[in-house]
Amino acid sequence: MKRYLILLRTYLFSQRFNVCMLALLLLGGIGLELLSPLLLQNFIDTLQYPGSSFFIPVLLFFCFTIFNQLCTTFASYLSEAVGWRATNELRVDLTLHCLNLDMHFHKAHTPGVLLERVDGDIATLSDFFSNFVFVMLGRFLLLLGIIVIAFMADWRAGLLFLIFTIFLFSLFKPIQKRGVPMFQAARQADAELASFFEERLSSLEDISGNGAQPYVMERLNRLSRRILHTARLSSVYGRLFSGALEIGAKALMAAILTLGASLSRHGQMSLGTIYATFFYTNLLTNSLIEITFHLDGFQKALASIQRVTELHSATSAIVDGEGGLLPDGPLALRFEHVTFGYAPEKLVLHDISFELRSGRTLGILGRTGSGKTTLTRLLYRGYDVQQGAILLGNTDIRRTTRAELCARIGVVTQDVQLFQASIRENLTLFNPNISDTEIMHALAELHLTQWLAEQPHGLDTVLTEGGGMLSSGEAQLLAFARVFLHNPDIVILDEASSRLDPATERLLQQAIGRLLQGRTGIIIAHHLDTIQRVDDILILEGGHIREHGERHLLASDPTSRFSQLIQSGLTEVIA
Ligand SMILES: Nc1ncnc2c1ncn2[C@@H]1O[C@H](COP(=O)(O)OP(=O)(O)OP(=O)(O)O)[C@@H](O)[C@H]1O
Repeated sequence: MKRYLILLRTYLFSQRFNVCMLALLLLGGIGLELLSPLLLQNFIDTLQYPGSSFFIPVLLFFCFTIFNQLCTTFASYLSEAVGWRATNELRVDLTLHCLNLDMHFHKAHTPGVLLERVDGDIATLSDFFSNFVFVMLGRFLLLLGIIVIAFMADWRAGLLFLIFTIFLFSLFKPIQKRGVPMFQAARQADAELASFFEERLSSLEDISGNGAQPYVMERLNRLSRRILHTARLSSVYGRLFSGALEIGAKALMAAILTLGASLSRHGQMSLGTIYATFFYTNLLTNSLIEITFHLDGFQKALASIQRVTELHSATSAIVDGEGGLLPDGPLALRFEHVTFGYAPEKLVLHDISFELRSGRTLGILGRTGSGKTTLTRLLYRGYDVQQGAILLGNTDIRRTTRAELCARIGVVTQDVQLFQASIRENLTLFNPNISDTEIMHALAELHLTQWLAEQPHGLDTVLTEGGGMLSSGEAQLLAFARVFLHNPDIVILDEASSRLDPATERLLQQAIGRLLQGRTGIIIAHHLDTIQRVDDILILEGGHIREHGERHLLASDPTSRFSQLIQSGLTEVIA
């Protein structure tokens, strides 16, 4: 319960005015609902006296009903607004939290599962905020009022109401205990299906190209069967409980009518009171049915809260340092005895030590799987080293903040992420503060003005998701422009390994040259032209440094590994 209270306090506090308004409306509505049957009681009882006015109770009953409806309508508007605002805030917080989690976490949680957490679970929670908190709280207060009034009418009627309500509430806990895992399983199955679609739809080409459709469909069938099973189980369970409640309600009505009839025969209960008590029986059972109806949503919300708080309490293995220690301008970097593995028992990099002076460019060569990309990931703290240290401008990067590193380092990967949005939005990453003039300037600096002119609608050309209409070289050109706008001091570039047409290759080479001007650069090089432009060379073999030094010195030393590679056409490492 503590978790839910913390969640409520965190996300409802900022809306305290609306919450107070809502509470007042709820209390007003409840008061009117409780008073209406008393008016009817008065009406029936005074009818027996000749000359009594029945007009006023009838008018009041009608006015109460209208006011009650007005209160309920406004309250439901407010509760929806409060619910959605609270969950929107929670969604933003959770998205930011996920973005700040380390890459180990993101490897272990597929985007589909995170999508279900950040979107699916939070949509369920919106119901929790708007319905459970306000509607259920209101219904509970109404129940309390009914029991008090029933006791005031006759203690035996009050006792019947009380026993019936306590009996049902005593069932809630065990029902909830059994129900939450069922709803949790149902939502987990939904999350797996979302994850399945996300993963398979993004690799359609590979699936159809390799004839894997039957296996994919078989897996889909298995997941669908699981969803059917878990959804059926949770919905039948919910239905069983509301069915049992309805039977209990009818039993209470029968008991109240029997009690009323017997008391009235002995002159201990008026006809009006019997009618009012019967009315309250209806009100009580309707409230209980409404509570059970929302209990279904509540059980789903409990399961969602559990998963959302789990995600919220996941901490990043990358912890920010004190920050503010990096010097201005292009940064020198140093690896000191760095050892790293994605899993501690399987090391990928072994005792790596080298230095890159500020403003120079390092070309990293090595066979596939030798650890080139891993080395660059350590630099921007995608992961932290297991042993040793990485220093930027003589500062251990563990003493910097990730925001600081992001601002100082620009990364262009082979797998450039492009969005289904205009070229402008893809370049600015949706930052509206970057003007078209700045974009055009960046494109001109990278010699991409002509390339842009060839796009059908210039900056407004809409790219398909994943940049399907661009070659890998063109996608990298866009990524260069992104980095140029970002203006970092260190550029990390994992060059596109695919063969490019000569025009794109030329553009890329010009852009790389401009991008590296006045910056420290690390290039995982796949093209001879690129290798020719770097200052230093680092050759990795099986996670060890095989060779490191200035390019022209290594090239002129016939015994060096680099010159041997050049003589062999570099086919071993840049293919
Ligand atoms: N996220 C990850 N989790 C676990 N292992 C990984 C991960 N990324 C890479 N590896 C493993 O680490 C080793 C080095 O991979 P890395 O991507 O750094 O090599 P690379 O030299 O850049 O290769 P390529 O040229 O093919 O990109 C490989 O054995 C790879 O399987």
